[in-house]
Amino acid sequence: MSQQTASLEVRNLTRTFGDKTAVDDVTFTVEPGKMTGFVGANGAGKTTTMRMIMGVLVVHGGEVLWDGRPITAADRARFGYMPEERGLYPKQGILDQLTYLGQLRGMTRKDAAREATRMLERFGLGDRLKDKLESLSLGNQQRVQITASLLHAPTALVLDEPFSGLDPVAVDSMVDLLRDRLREGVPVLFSSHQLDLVERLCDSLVVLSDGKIMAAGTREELKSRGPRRYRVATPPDAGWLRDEPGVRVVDVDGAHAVLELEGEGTQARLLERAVPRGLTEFTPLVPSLTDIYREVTR
Ligand SMILES: Nc1ncnc2c1ncn2[C@@H]1O[C@H](COP(=O)(O)OP(=O)(O)OP(=O)(O)O)[C@@H](O)[C@H]1O
Repeated sequence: MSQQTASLEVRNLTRTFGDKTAVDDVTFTVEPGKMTGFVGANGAGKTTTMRMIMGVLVVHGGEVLWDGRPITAADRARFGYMPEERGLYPKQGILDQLTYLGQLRGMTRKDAAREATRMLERFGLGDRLKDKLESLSLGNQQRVQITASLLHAPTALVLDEPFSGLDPVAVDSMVDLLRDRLREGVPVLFSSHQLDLVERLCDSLVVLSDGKIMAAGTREELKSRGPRRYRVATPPDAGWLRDEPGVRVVDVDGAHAVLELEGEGTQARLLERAVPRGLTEFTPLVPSLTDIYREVTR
């Protein structure tokens, strides 16, 4: 397959329910071949945003763009979507319904059955093809749901909590499948409450709080924003740092302190003052995405 170059963009997207603005002027881009984590507390507006991207909910303001132009129903039909409410039938055999879904998305019956079988085998479900969905464990049902969204070689993926309820092995096999798509240039947007997973998996992050964007960008962009933190040690006591201009002490524990520095030249001046006091450590601390998330949603 040739490399895709289309990106998925939402611009000034807005949605209200009665008096409540669930999504408020939200703008971000999911770049081709990038895994973008969509995070925020319960009720932040992630599902509502994804539903508007997929055309399941009407947009009240703003727009969704695919490849730089307003998205169409035909574009959406080629996307893979894993809705929050999932959507497969519990009482139907898993291969049958995946084959049917593949056909709905334009595959031949034979291709859909072959691809579904290949993916289910990869998930260790090769011997369950004829079983009803409801007879599988929740984690295995989740594997079938993700298979449904990936079956037709989608051009973009919009996945609402795809990893919830999965054990680490299942997460890894799902991530393997997603990486195949990412390599082809497919943009992937996934929501998650599991910040450790987001940290491990995503290239970019969109943080939503109460319907508004708190931060959006690549891992590097987000990490270079905000105050820089340093770990400093001057045995036996780092308490003197509290009185230094331009220094905000985040934590002191005996000889060790964590600091944020403000203003031009503060770092050089501080080093000059710290060396005669027996400086043994001066290390920049790179924030994790989890730190960034906590900072922007504080
Ligand atoms: N159909 C609806 N009718 C009324 N209010 C709604 C509807 N759908 C969502 N909301 C409200 O919109 C806000 C955003 O909800 P949404 O489900 O998008 O959040 P979320 O970030 O996906 O949350 P979670 O992580 O819990 O799934 C919430 O206050 C929710 O109660």
